[in-house]
Amino acid sequence: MTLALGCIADDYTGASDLANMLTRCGLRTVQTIGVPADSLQIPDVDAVVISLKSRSIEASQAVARSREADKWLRARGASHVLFKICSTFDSTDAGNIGPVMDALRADAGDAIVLVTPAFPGTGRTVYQGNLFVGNLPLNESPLKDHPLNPMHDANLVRVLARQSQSRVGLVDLATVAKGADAIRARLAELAKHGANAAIIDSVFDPELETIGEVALDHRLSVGASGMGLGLARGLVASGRVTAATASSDRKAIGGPVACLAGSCSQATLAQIAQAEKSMPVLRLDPEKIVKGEGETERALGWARDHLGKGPVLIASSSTPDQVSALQAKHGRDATGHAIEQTMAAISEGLVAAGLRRLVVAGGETSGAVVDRLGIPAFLVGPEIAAGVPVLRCVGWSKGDAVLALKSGNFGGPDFFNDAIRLMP
Ligand SMILES: Nc1ncnc2c1ncn2[C@@H]1O[C@H](COP(=O)(O)OP(=O)(O)OP(=O)(O)O)[C@@H](O)[C@H]1O
Ligand SMILES: O=C(O)[C@@H](O)C(=O)CO
Repeated sequence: MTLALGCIADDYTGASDLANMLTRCGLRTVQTIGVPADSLQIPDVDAVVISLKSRSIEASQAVARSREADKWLRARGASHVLFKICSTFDSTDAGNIGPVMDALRADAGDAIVLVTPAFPGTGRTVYQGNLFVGNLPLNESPLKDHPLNPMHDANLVRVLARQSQSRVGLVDLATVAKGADAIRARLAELAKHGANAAIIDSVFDPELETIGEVALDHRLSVGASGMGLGLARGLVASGRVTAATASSDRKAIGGPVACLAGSCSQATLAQIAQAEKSMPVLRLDPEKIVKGEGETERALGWARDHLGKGPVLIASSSTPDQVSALQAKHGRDATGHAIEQTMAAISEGLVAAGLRRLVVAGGETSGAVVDRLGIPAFLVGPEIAAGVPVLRCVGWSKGDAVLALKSGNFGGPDFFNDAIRLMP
């Protein structure tokens, strides 16, 4: 297998978002969980997206894991690697976007790396280096209340410079609009003045195609699924990849289906409220989870009573005020970890009871669940919503199963029912 494109994603839902985009753009793609073991049989594909859980861990560990993934991809012929970050640039002043980018750029030997989280399909655009979520600057969007990495600055040149050793420049929209050669000239100018990274503006998909074409001159790029779109279309347009059509394999799995929500994003809170109108919803008590007071057993008992009758949803999610209050009492990391591990334990209990269709909301939550279930890889199926595909397990010891891993902010109001409809 010679890969046309290698990708390293800093969380699992982000990885499936990217794998979905690459597949829709004609690249045969597999998503692996961590660096694949030698024993994993990977089908012949154009792109591999290695999912890490490195967004919110200590920076040096994120760097080490990303470098290991990069080595695996390069050894399989990937001449270009995309480091997939969140379209809302989720990070802190300690990292991990900057430190991972610095290390991968040094390994790749590139003078400068293009960076953009733009993903117009989900309303993420970058103008004059400022990231917008819909019509709001990042720091006024719901991301200001994120439980793990609240975002308080929309200016990505500043945000990235604070967490990186690199000098960071800007390629503005006016330059992007002039085309690939103007971008190349601007990058050369920035590099001459000592910049090693450049935030690049993008508002619409055609700009991302131009950006992808230029990015392919380099060995590394950093971005979200918009950058994935640009790279994939660039690979197809240049003839390096022959476009494939997305698989239409929809073999039914059957049996019970459950949803788990650990995301506290505004979008997920609204989706849970909507689901309450059509399926039984169990709201876990986050305080009891953190104190270790038997919420897993309660959830599994409740699920046993309801699963035979139709889909169910189990949620830990609460409002920003409630999240802050709980974190103030027990600490941010301890709270997040306890809740993630409870969701993982619930998923394990559901699978032990025979469940093979599972929808999970939240990146960290999905990471904890998929790790606990020991699923090694996924193939991309139909698209449920922008950035969220149905995933079919590959090489799982428990056999065939389908999952959907939803980034917190993604999906329409009736996301849980939308997902279930596409997971027969
Ligand atoms: N009620 C709660 N109070 C405090 N923290 C919570 C609560 N429910 C869930 N959490 C924690 O909040 C974090 C949510 O992160 P997660 O990545 O799962 O969702 P998200 O950030 O909305 O999704 P994404 O990263 O895909 O945008 C997790 O660590 C989770 O355990
Ligand atoms: O880019 C995005 O917004 C998502 O794929 C994601 O990474 C959210 O966790």
